[in-house]
Amino acid sequence: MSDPLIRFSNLTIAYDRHPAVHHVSGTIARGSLTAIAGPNGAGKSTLLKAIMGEVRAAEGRVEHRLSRADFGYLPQAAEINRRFPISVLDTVLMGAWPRSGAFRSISRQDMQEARRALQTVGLEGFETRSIGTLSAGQFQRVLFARLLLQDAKVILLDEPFTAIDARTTRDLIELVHHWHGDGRTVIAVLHDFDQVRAHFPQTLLLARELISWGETEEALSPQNLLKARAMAEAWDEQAEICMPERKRPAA
Ligand SMILES: Nc1ncnc2c1ncn2[C@@H]1O[C@H](COP(=O)(O)OP(=O)(O)OP(=O)(O)O)[C@@H](O)[C@H]1O
Repeated sequence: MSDPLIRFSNLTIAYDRHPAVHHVSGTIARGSLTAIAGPNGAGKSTLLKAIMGEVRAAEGRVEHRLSRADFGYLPQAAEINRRFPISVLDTVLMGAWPRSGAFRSISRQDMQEARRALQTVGLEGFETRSIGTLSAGQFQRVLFARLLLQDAKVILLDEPFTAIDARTTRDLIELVHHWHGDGRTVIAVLHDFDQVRAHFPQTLLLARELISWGETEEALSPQNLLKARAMAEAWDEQAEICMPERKRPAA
């Protein structure tokens, strides 16, 4: 039987009372490799942030016994400021912070591991380059090297292969399989259904509400995809979260 690591119980998350994730329940098993798929604005990134405790539940909850340091998180490219003048090696070394703290001096071992991580992602020789000078694919490799150094139990990837060339995507998918083979739990937000079908055994299909969750082929059945699309077309961005009976004001 699978070993539940993260449990959603009737999870609802709202921004300014407008629901982004609505009544989601289910569990992510330890060591599983799960894709979160769904239309734009479906709440996928919000769900990842909820797992890490970065957004608060309006209703229900996320349960696990993990701390923030147990999560390795790759944000969407759009959320990262690449103008910051920092070298490739220093960016990778930030992966050591969750275990060592930001103000501890860098050990020789951290340095060796960071260089090894850069070799693993094919960026040996890029150590002193400023991150602002890298291509999108090279920068994504740097962020994966940082995750390698972090050595987290649970890896959360938000659109890791968007706008990335085919060769880099292939190399990074190999790393994802390597993490999964190591027994880590990997959860990735993805748009490309072919990639999901080829590489992710489990899928959670979200359209603010949960459409399906389970074996990928079944979760992404034509009926489920149609349902997700219909939900997305019917969204009312101004809708309020539904309040449970007991919280509704008396008429
Ligand atoms: N910080 C925020 N403040 C207000 N609304 C937000 C915030 N973050 C997300 N939202 C809204 O919540 C909804 C879900 O957003 P989210 O980014 O989780 O969706 P997504 O499925 O990851 O979308 P995409 O595939 O386009 O990245 C959207 O309507 C979005 O505009």
